[in-house]
Amino acid sequence: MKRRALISVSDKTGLSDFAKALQEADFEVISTGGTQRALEAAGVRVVGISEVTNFPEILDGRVKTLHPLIHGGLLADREKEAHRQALQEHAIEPIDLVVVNLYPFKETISKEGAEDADAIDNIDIGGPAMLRAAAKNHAHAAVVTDPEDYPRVLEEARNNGIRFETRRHLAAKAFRHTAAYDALVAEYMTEEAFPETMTLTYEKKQTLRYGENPHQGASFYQHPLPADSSIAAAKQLHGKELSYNNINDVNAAFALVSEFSDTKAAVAVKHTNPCGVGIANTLSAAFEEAYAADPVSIFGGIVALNDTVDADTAEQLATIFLEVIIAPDYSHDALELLQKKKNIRLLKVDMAGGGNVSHALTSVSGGMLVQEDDVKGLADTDVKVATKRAPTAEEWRSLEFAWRVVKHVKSNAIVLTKGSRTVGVGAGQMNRVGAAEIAIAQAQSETQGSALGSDAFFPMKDTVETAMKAGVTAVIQPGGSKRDQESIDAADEAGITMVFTGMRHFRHA
Ligand SMILES: NC(=O)c1ncn([C@@H]2O[C@H](COP(=O)(O)O)[C@@H](O)[C@H]2O)c1NC=O
Repeated sequence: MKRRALISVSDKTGLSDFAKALQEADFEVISTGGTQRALEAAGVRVVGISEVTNFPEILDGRVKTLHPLIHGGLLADREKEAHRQALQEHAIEPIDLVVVNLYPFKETISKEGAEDADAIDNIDIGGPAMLRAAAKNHAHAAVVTDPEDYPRVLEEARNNGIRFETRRHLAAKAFRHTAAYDALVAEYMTEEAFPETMTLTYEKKQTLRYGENPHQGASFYQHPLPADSSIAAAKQLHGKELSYNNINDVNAAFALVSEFSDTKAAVAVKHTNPCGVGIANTLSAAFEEAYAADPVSIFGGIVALNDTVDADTAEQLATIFLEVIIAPDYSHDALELLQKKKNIRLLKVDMAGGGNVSHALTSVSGGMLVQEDDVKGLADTDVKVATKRAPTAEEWRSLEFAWRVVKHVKSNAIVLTKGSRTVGVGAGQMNRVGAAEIAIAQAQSETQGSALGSDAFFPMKDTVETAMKAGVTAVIQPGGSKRDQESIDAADEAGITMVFTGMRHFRHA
């Protein structure tokens, strides 16, 4: 008996050659309107869907393959006598191969000014129904959703028939295809931030050589429609493939440098924590500050810059070993210069959107924590001076700077700033005074006259006392501890000015 293939595709890549070859392999080809026209134009003999169903395509194509003569042929378990009888009784012929890809919903909603009515029209119903039916019945039918699978399917179809392993593999792929499709439709229509089920979909962008360590497998998945201002949309202009750790670090550096839309900024990151941050009127001066902040840790680090890299900045960058540079663009000369360095990776990304994510996800065993991204800054807080002495204008600048940086440092976090650079960063400590001690030790003599930012409140006065001994003159912290008064008194005694933001910036992952 002739085998039957039902082909109904929106993406017509490689279609004619595939259908021709199926026909040569003795398949009868059944198709829906547009696919039929494309195939006939390419010289393929096609049985129209309406000839099989004895029913016209109606409602602008909303109903064309949704018919028992199609779905009976897709779903019949040929091992079962009752199913065989039902096919005979209703004159249904089995279908052996389904080739379907769906209405371009993603492409439709990604168009500028896309209309909701257009999006709704592009929700495919008949296609997923056929894919799911054939995938369920993969014991008998093969289902193809991806033109990349045409050669393998063809080769097997020409020889001993499509193997069970292949059909099973294709069935799982078809269910992933429809699930991903529906997830995007659901995301498009969902208004709640935390709905009763979280049906996210991501597409593989890149298989990574390994994960955080060489014994861990890893891949980079991206949202189907990543924002222009995102790591997933960044363009690599030069250098080796990005590693898992590179991507993670670049993400951290990008988020931090995006805090400084009002000035030129340079950020150096190691293991997702900033080791140096500089701000200035020119990019090269900002990088100079970031470098001077910690000339040791920057080695092998990731640098993010928030403006076009010019030749001056490139020259400075080229003097040290860096893993990755990320910037909104590079001048011709800067690119030429940096491309001479074989081991550096250069990324270009639109920084206008700030690299925020709509949801921050953290996997835990058996589940996932989901939270909104921490997008708030000092402007969203009600800053209050807690001490007798208010900060000077210069101290306010340093405090604000410290507050922007400390938000991006792993908790417990203390950041010391002076003028336009960080001078000490204490990251990821189990107690706050320990983080302060690390920042102070790193800053050495630069602690004199510096400002201190803390991501969360001081549970006791020891951090203020430590800061005082080191010569810190200004402190910014959320406040809110039961023992705030002890810290305020200690600050007043030392002549330190301290401001409370009322908002903390814990960062654990
Ligand atoms: N309604 C139906 O019965 C139906 N059957 C198949 N489709 C889709 O129609 C598209 C192909 O249409 P055409 O061959 O007319 O270009 C495919 O993306 C296929 O998934 C349908 N359309 C959407 O729901």
